[in-house]
Amino acid sequence: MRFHTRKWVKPEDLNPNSTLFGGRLLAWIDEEIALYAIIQLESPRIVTKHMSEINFRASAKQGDIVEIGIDVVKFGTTSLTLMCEVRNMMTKETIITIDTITMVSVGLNGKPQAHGKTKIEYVEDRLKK
Ligand SMILES: CC(=O)SCCNC(=O)CCNC(=O)[C@H](O)C(C)(C)COP(=O)(O)OP(=O)(O)OC[C@H]1O[C@@H](n2cnc3c(N)ncnc32)[C@H](O)[C@@H]1OP(=O)(O)O
Repeated sequence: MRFHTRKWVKPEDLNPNSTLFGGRLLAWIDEEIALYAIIQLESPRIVTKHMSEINFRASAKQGDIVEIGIDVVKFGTTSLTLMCEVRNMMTKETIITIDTITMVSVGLNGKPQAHGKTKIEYVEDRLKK
């Protein structure tokens, strides 16, 4: 799994219990996954279709740094299924794992559209073309 992004937990990210607000973390994950899918599928029209069970296993507090990791589970015809793990870099604990997040490529009409991709591509390789 590649960990692409780190986030610094700030006061505005906390819940009333003074730990990282779950909704904030899910928003970070959704954006990170969407960016990953947009880059992989080379289309700006990607929507989140489905997330498997979300299990908060640990938390983070103000000042902690969390990192978001993503891996590809499978390329479908119109979809890309990813998995995600978020770790607390201070405590080394896993905060959350999501086994499958399915993103769907849509056309201008908002309906699923085949993306034509079958494997991970690295941006550096595209630049060499
Ligand atoms: C980044 C964001 O925040 S986006 C905002 C939040 N998301 C949204 O607003 C999306 C709202 N949903 C929709 O517009 C529609 O449901 C769509 C366009 C995503 C999909 O339309 P559907 O008619 O359900 O699609 P359809 O049944 O043809 O399936 C499309 C793909 O999704 C997959 N899929 C559909 N339902 C599920 C599901 N419950 N779980 C996993 N994958 C699914 C299908 O297997 C298919 O993949 P494939 O083509 O690779 O085989």
